Amino acid sequence: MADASHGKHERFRGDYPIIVEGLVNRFGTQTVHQDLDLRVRRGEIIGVVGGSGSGKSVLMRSIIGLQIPKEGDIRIFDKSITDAQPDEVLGVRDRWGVLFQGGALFSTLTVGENVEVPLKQFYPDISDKLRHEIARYKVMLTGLPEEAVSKFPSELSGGMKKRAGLARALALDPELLFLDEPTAGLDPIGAAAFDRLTRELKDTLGLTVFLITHDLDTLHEICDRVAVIADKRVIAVDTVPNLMELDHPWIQEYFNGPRGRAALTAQALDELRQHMDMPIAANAVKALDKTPSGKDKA
Ligand SMILES: Nc1ncnc2c1ncn2[C@@H]1O[C@H](COP(=O)(O)OP(=O)(O)OP(=O)(O)O)[C@@H](O)[C@H]1O
Repeated sequence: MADASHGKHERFRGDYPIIVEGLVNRFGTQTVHQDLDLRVRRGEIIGVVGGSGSGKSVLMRSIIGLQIPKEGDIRIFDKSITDAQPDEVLGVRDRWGVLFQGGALFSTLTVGENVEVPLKQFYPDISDKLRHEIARYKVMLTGLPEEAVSKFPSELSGGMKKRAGLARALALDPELLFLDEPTAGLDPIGAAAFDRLTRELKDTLGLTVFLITHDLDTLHEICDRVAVIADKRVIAVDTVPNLMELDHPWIQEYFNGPRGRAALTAQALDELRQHMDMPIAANAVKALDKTPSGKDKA
């Protein structure tokens, strides 16, 4: 499937690497999306939230070409993937990486071999030695120890599996990174560490990140904007503070309910702790620490 043109593209310099317009997805009589629009800005981490079954994963699958929409247009790097021929689609497919829920690692391959899979697919001509080297580098980039390269997924903790999945998603130096509930199943400390890693990688590698999550801490800590899916479409895209001002029942319940407030308090504490030399911050931390918040997960 790969051809000689791979690797020759320029990085995308436009404002919106992902544009979804008038998207309709239906399964039988069930309409999941009706006239859904979304524009993702280059260089942002966009969080995607919505109730269970609201169509977050179907949206992601539509954008990466795994779900053929009934109607609508999806443009990646200004190329329509909904009209495109398979080969044209392939021309953008090596420019994104995906971390599916649960990591989706091949259990019979080591971590290093898992990372090598997309390299073999898209760059079949590179030497074994170089491919092993690239895989090793990607594994270490995600904060895993070097020994993890030769381990099998079953030998890794949940958090390590996510990092290994992330290493594979980064194998081709993508411009877009899709993460489907990356912190689900991690303990709060592991989740916070994964959030930091996502932010650092985004900043260092200049990624645009599409991140499906239920994790309010993640939304508060690392998302530049959040898209809310309800009523079969994206009803709002904005920063968390701006979304909290909106008068929509689901948004109010989600962001201003007890868990939303707890996440907000946790974030405020994190920020204040960076200014403990200032008495006003130190006093505020003392007061806030007494409120029952912590790293409560959604
Ligand atoms: N291949 C499919 N065939 C039939 N129905 C599907 C298919 N994929 C998704 N659906 C349905 O589409 C709806 C949206 O599913 P989706 O997985 O996108 O929800 P979600 O917002 O990601 O939910 P959750 O937060 O629970 O993961 C659900 O009702 C689901 O059952």
